[in-house]
Amino acid sequence: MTAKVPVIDLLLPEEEVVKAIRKGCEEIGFLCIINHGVDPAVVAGAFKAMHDFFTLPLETKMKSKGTPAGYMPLQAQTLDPENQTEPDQKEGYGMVEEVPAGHDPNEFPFHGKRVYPDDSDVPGWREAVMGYYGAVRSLAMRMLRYIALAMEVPDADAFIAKNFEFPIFHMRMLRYEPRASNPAEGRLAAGAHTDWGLITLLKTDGGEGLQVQPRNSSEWLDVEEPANAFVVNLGDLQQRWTNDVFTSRPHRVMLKSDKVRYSIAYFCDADERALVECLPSFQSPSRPPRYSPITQAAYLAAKYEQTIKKEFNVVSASVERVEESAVV
Ligand SMILES: O=C(O)CCC(=O)C(=O)O
Ligand SMILES: [Fe+2]
Repeated sequence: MTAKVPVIDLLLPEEEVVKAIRKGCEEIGFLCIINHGVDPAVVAGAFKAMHDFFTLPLETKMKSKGTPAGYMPLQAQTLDPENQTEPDQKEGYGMVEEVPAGHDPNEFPFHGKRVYPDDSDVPGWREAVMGYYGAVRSLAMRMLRYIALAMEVPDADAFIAKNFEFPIFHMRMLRYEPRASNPAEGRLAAGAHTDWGLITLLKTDGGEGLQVQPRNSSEWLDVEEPANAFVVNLGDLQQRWTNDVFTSRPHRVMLKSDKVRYSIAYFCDADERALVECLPSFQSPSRPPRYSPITQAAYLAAKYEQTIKKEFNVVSASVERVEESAVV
């Protein structure tokens, strides 16, 4: 079965876009956006660059090893350790925001030094990938504003300035092994998970695979996207900010046949230092905050620790531990 994911045309007047986004955020937590302004040629260039890199010999790819910036080989991540018998069947390549100039890198553990493959191994890779990164970064900033308006914060610009001065934008290019998944045996291309930040802008190769579990359901539904769309899904911090009114839904990649899949996830998270706590407009005496406040960095560090093999997890050890607990 297919999920009913709302398709939102970004050429509509802002008020209508915001209203549709709010409805989608409350009902399913997944949206598709069209007429988003990212040039299809830029997208095609990034997918070609990604293909060129992932088809290199492993030892060449390992020269760029690292997380969140750089190459992460197969077997490095298990998104649903409780239910998977094998790690995710994927390899990835991460691109991050650099540590803001003049700031202490320890304050920004999820920013970092970008890693690029040698140009001689993949000519033109850097221009193509960074062209895409920049285009989607602009779209992300635009989406942040829509989301802030959808949350009806009193001053959207002030909300963004406070929480997204140096956002954690983490783009991860992904290649999934051409191997059919078998959820009953605990084998998935990507295990069931929710995303961890605010929103994710996902570009896929258009092939099957992405599934979502809607609110109040245990069913897994296929996410269908129109041509040239981005799939946008909400992350956990969005849900915490809105006291569960907006929803961060579990999703997974389930390959039904032995067909390779490529995608690019662009994770948009708040500034490491942002304290994520229930916004006043989403609480009342009868609906008190459901989660304790937590910084973006602490939340992300705990998730890295739970899902990424130790030898690939270079960031979360440096982040102060905070007990992550629901209030109710
Ligand atoms: O590749 C996909 O379609 C989904 C990827 C995803 O959900 C993730 O990496 O968080
Ligand atoms: Fe995800």
